[in-house]
Order: sequence, then C-alpha cells, then structure tokens
Amino acid sequence: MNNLKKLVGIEAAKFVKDGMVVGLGTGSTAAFFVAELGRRVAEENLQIVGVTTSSVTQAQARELGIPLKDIDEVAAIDLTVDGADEVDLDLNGIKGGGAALLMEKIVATYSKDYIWIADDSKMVEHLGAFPLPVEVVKFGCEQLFRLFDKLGFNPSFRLNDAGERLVTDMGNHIIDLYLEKIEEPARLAKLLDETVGVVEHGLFNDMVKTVIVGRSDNGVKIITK
Ligand SMILES: O=C[C@H](O)[C@H](O)[C@H](O)COP(=O)(O)O
Repeated sequence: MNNLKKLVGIEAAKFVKDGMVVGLGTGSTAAFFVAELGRRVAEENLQIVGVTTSSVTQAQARELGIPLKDIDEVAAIDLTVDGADEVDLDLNGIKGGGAALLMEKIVATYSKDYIWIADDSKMVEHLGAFPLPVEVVKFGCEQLFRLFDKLGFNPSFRLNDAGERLVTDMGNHIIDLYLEKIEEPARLAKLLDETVGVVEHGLFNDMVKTVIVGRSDNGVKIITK
C-alpha cells in the first residue's frame, strides 16, 4: 500500500512548477507528495511556497525546508494536492480521516487547481462505508449528537489516543457518522451545511477534477472529470 501512496505522491509532484503557491494536503498519502516536494526544493532548487492544511503537515514541511505562508498571506493557491478516504464514480469524496477536513476544505476552496491522490482501495461505487467526519463546535455538541442519533446517522465522537474527545487543529470536536451507504451526497451535504453547530463536514462534493490513482499492478491512472 505504501508503495502505491509513494507512487501517486511522486506523480502529483510533477504537476508542481517553479513559482507556484502549493496547498499541501494531510495524511499518509499526501505526506509522500510533501516529501517529494521537499526533495525537489533541496536537490533541484524548486522555488515554491507551501500553504499547509494541518499542524502535522506544517511540521513535516518545516522539517523539509519548504518555505511556507499562511493562507491569508497569499493572493491565491495555484494547486493543492491532497489524499482522500473514499472517492466515488462522480469524483465526490469523503475526507477527514486524519481530522484535517476543515483546513483542507478551506485551502481547496481557494485553490485554482485541486488534485487528489489515492491508492485503488479508496475508489468506491458509493460513499459511506468510511465513516463521515463532521467537525462540530464544542458548545451544544451533545445536542447535535442526539440530533444525529435521532436521524439514524449512527454518530460517534472521535477519540484521541488518550481516549478523550479529539480536538482538531481548529479547536473543535469530530462526530463520525457511520452511514454505510450515502445515497445522495449532495442532499446530505446540504443538510449538514444547514445544521447549526456543524462547522464543516467531510463530504467534498464536486470539488476535484483530477484524481491520481495508484493501481495494484503499480501503474498510475489519472481520472479526470
Ligand atoms: O483529514 C485527513 C485527510 O482528509 C486525509 O487526506 C485523508 O484522511 C486520507 O488520508 P490517508 O492518505 O492517510 O489515507
């Protein structure tokens, strides 16, 4: 699996050119992309500025010597490359398995180009086997949990390694929804968008135009919309 993640990470880095502002995604797949950019900065004098999507990626990029700017310090982001937890046939996806969905969605929204990298196992016919992360403000989150429960969403607060409720980089909690199958991603996204207390959710519908998929035969497939 890791070899496929590395393969797509390196492939995506080929889209990065001198002078670009690059959104750096989060997760085990995006980490290979960031590592390859770090290599090119060090060995090929690649001139880029990175905008990170989590504290974890920020630490990795700093360690690698990739120049960074805050999202509000750049006029626009030329390209963002990120991983995904599930991608369906319409290139809608679930993200947030690593709790970075809010920063990831903001960075993606202000990116001119947006690419996902994933191994074959992430490609699905229908979203929902992967629990859908919903980032919620702490105030009133028990009420929200009960609402999700009533709606039949099978909610569960995400916990950290110490067994406490996880707190995201933005200071919120995450409620994972165990839905099994999301019949209408657009409808569910609208409902969540309209629910008070929800800061953001992990449905990334119609945001990506290109997905670089690593196949089990070690080939790379580029799917475009
Ligand atoms: O919050 C985390 C992100 O959305 C990740 O991009 C996503 O979870 C995929 O991560 P990985 O590449 O580790 O499977």
